[in-house]
Amino acid sequence: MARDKAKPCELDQEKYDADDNVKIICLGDSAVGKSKLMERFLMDGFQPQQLSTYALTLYKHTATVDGKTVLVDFWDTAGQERFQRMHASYYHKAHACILVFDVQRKITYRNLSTWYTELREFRPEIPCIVVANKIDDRPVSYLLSTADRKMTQKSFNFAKKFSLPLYFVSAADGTNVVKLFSDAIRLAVSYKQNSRDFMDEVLQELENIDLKREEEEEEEEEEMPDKAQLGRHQSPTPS
Ligand SMILES: Nc1nc2c(ncn2[C@@H]2O[C@H](COP(=O)(O)OP(=O)(O)OP(=O)(O)O)[C@@H](O)[C@H]2O)c(=O)[nH]1
Ligand SMILES: [Mg+2]
Repeated sequence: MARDKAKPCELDQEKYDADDNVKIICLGDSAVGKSKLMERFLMDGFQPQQLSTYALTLYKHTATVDGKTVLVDFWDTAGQERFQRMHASYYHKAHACILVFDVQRKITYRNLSTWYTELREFRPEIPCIVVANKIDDRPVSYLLSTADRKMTQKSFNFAKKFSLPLYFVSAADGTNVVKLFSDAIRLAVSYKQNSRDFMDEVLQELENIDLKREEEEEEEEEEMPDKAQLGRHQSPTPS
């Protein structure tokens, strides 16, 4: 019992102490390893079974950036063909994006441009990291270790074309996973602190208007009974 009680308190305390709150989304075709990457980072584990994500999964994580506590929401969803495109709310107020492809399946690399176009429709400015996953798979490890650099760079030119950072990772053996997520969190925090993103400003403005309206309505409600009373007292009495 005492244990159950302690949990929400701990969470509240984290929220109370947190300096910042960021949202990081993950995009890419089905089975590129989006969920496995999160699993590796958050649980430091990897279960190789094939399980596609059916609905949205939200992982909450607490990180420390420059001595400050940051609450991170990682959003994971299925990149399957059955979802022609992501719902707008998936992108809403995201501060960074991790865009994943599978080094063993060319089609997942070709589809990056579709994902990227959609991302930029909703979030024109947020930092985006391109991730080449599954480098533990034998043929690619071989390709990378024999250092046929020209060939590797040519085949993964997408990131260069859009000036995006490219990370070679493996959810299976953990290569570069911590670095990827730590950098994504750092970029998200820095974006949130420094961005002059037009859409963010519009959204903030709308929120302020809503808050103002709510406050005004509350004030009006408070004033109403007085007005009614005033009306009754001042009604002209027949002389
Ligand atoms: N060898 C290897 N296999 C991986 C790696 N990452 C993921 N996989 C495998 O790839 C398959 C798909 O991984 P998921 O993480 O479920 O892929 P996803 O992108 O979340 O797929 P959806 O939820 O359908 O969008 C699983 O069978 C994993 O075991 C990796 O780094 N190396
Ligand atoms: Mg998944």
